[in-house]
Amino acid sequence: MRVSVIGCGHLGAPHAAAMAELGHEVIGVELDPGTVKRLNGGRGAFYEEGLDALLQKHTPTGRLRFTTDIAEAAEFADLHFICVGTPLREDGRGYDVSQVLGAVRSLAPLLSRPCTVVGKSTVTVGTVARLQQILAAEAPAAELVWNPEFLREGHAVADSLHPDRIVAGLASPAARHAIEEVYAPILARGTELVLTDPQTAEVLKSAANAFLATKISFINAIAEVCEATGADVGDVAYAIGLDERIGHAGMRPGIGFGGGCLPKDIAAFTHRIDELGAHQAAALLTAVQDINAERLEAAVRLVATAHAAPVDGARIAVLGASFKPGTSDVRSSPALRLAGRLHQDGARVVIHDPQALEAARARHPEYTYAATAEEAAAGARVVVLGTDWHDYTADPGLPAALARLVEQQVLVDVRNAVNTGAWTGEGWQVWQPGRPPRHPAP
Ligand SMILES: NC(=O)C1=CN([C@@H]2O[C@H](COP(=O)(O)OP(=O)(O)OC[C@H]3O[C@@H](n4cnc5c(N)ncnc54)[C@H](O)[C@@H]3O)[C@@H](O)[C@H]2O)C=CC1
Ligand SMILES: O=C(O)[C@H]1O[C@H](OP(=O)(O)OP(=O)(O)OC[C@H]2O[C@@H](n3ccc(=O)[nH]c3=O)[C@H](O)[C@@H]2O)[C@H](O)[C@@H](O)[C@@H]1O
Repeated sequence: MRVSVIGCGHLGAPHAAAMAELGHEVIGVELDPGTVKRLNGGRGAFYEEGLDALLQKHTPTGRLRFTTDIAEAAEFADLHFICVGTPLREDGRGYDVSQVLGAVRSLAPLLSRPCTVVGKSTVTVGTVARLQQILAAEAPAAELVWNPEFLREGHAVADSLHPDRIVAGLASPAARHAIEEVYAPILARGTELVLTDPQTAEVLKSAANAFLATKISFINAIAEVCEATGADVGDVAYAIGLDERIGHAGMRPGIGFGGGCLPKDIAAFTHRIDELGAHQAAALLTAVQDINAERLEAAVRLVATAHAAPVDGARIAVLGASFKPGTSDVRSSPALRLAGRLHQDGARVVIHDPQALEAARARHPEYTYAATAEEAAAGARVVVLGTDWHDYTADPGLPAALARLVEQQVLVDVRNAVNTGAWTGEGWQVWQPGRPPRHPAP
């Protein structure tokens, strides 16, 4: 099938590559010419595990190509995925859906033959109805489908090729046929296709992210209880997660959720549902956000407690800048926010990240960065594990290597991610949210 992917950012670039991998002929449309050039050269504009390998497999054959010209995509493809951004409005009151409206407004007049427009961006409840109006007026032969995306950054390629389910909000047999065709290789493996109406598809995407955020805030609220009682949230999360109705996935306590999606999606959804009169749901999600904000404050306090003195003037190494491992995305990164708070409090913060240094430096040129974890840790009085990259959590030599360089062996693992025994065994004190501190064996 010939498909286009409009908007080639964190969602669109992996989606375009995955569509090529599924056997389609794909044209990606992106406003930024620099990104188009890099993608055509086989490199993403950001680090995402597995993305460059697929780009390098499919761009040389011409099966996957990128352009800034939407008319080329309109001419070429029979199905158009809309993957443009929906940032939070500047006043925080809902999404700014102007990229989605803009993309569909520029595409619609160019659609002269029957085709399918498939929305994947996460939008305010009610946006699909506005897009239906635009298409009805400008491109009556086009069918609109709402096909929300559930991929996680760091797993974007794998999630695109092996999703848990495909959701399609649609209203006609022709639209259903197009979706079944474009996802045929995935559906053939038995992946469930959930068919619904476009408005329900819109709401269920926001509900999915709201649940994921609620699960994280729930266990973080229990971390607060553990801090107040001296209990251990690690044991609590493990034991309750053995109940299969609860499960372990997505329930790691720590510094709270960040990224380009959960924080803005929960904020926008909360605002919109409150406006629509769903006040109880809005109150629940407001609490989820309040708990999340408080975990950053708790992490700042934990560093001060672990340091046992004001951080003013102290050198602090922050390992990790991206909002999670597997990506160079630093949007709403908890690690960088914590680094920023410590910097504000007068600490001499030095940040390392295996993939996100360039992105972090571009966003926060005021901080100091190091090319290696060792360089960041040299002379540090506290080492903060801010992002749970395997480079930090699965390197058996790291505790000993850093021990030789620091001024004081204090690790604050705000992700609850390290094997504490491996660090205490090398003489480190380990401090984690919601857990009693671990000290080295005497
Ligand atoms: N990042 C993620 O993991 C996921 C994102 N989403 C949703 O997908 C949407 C996109 O998110 P991201 O990819 O993270 O945003 P992003 O900001 O990384 O990418 C959006 C891209 O669209 C481009 N763009 C904007 N208008 C355009 C136009 N008219 N023509 C061509 N390109 C255009 C921008 O230049 C940008 O590169 C959002 O609604 C987000 O909530 C959904 C699931 C996962
Ligand atoms: O709509 C979206 O854009 C996407 O948002 C999230 O994906 P993502 O933001 O990539 O990352 P998550 O893995 O959900 O992590 C979000 C944040 O929560 C944190 N987190 C995650 C899991 C956990 O147990 N504890 C925890 O603190 C992560 O470190 C990260 O900062 C959802 O997981 C995706 O299903 C969804 O498609």
